[in-house]
Amino acid sequence: MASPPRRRLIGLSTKMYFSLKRTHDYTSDLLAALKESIPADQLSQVDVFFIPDFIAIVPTAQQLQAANSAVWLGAQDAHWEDQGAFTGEVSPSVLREAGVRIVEVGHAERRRIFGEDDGITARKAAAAARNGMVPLVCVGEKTESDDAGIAVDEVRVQVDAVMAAVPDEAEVVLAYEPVWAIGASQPAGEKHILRVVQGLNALGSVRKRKGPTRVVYGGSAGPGLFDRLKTGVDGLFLGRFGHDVEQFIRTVKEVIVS
Ligand SMILES: O=C[C@H](O)COP(=O)(O)O
Repeated sequence: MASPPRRRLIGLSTKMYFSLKRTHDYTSDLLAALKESIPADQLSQVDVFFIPDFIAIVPTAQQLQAANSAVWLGAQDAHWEDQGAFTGEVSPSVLREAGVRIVEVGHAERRRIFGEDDGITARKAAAAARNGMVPLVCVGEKTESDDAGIAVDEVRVQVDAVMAAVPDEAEVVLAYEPVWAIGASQPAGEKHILRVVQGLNALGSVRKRKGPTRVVYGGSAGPGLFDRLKTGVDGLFLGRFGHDVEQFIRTVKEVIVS
């Protein structure tokens, strides 16, 4: 028997691209556009998340709260401990206190530039879940190949490490982001994405979980993509191609109606 479709999810991370003012203006424009151009009954069918940089989290939370918005506030990372002598780090419990609902862990840039491995990513995912937030776990193969099986083998190790650390009932979102498709001119091909995501959903560590697990695609995602992924992917995670509010809204609409 086919499983029922899962609630879709779409979001954006500003990485380190925006000034404080730009994040403020983007948030205002986004909230206005969501209200004006998407009927409330349609918008309520999807989860939308927005992940600014750490400094912008508190003012963004205030903007979302003032607008009584259902948009999920996200963080781009979190430490694995809640408090202590960890100079320069950001506590997951403080993020929760600030209104964060989803925490990105294991992004390819964290892994490549900051040396974070599967063990660290797993501890961070567990810390997010422990503090009542949803870990948004980024996984993906490093090298482009036509063979989706090779990608699934590489990604399996990343996923298994996280699933072993996160409580079985906790909600998890996996962001499948092939490393070679991040910061590129176009996303990975739809056949490849669909095959890898199918392989990911079939992993024992994913299939046997009690808690909800959704899988979104990221890596040069933007308008025009989701219609080609709708049969097998639960949503999208945007970077650069969501920097323009209109483009992001167009993509949100596509995720709702496709
Ligand atoms: O966090 C988002 C992803 O890394 C995708 O970024 P990008 O769309 O700019 O390639």
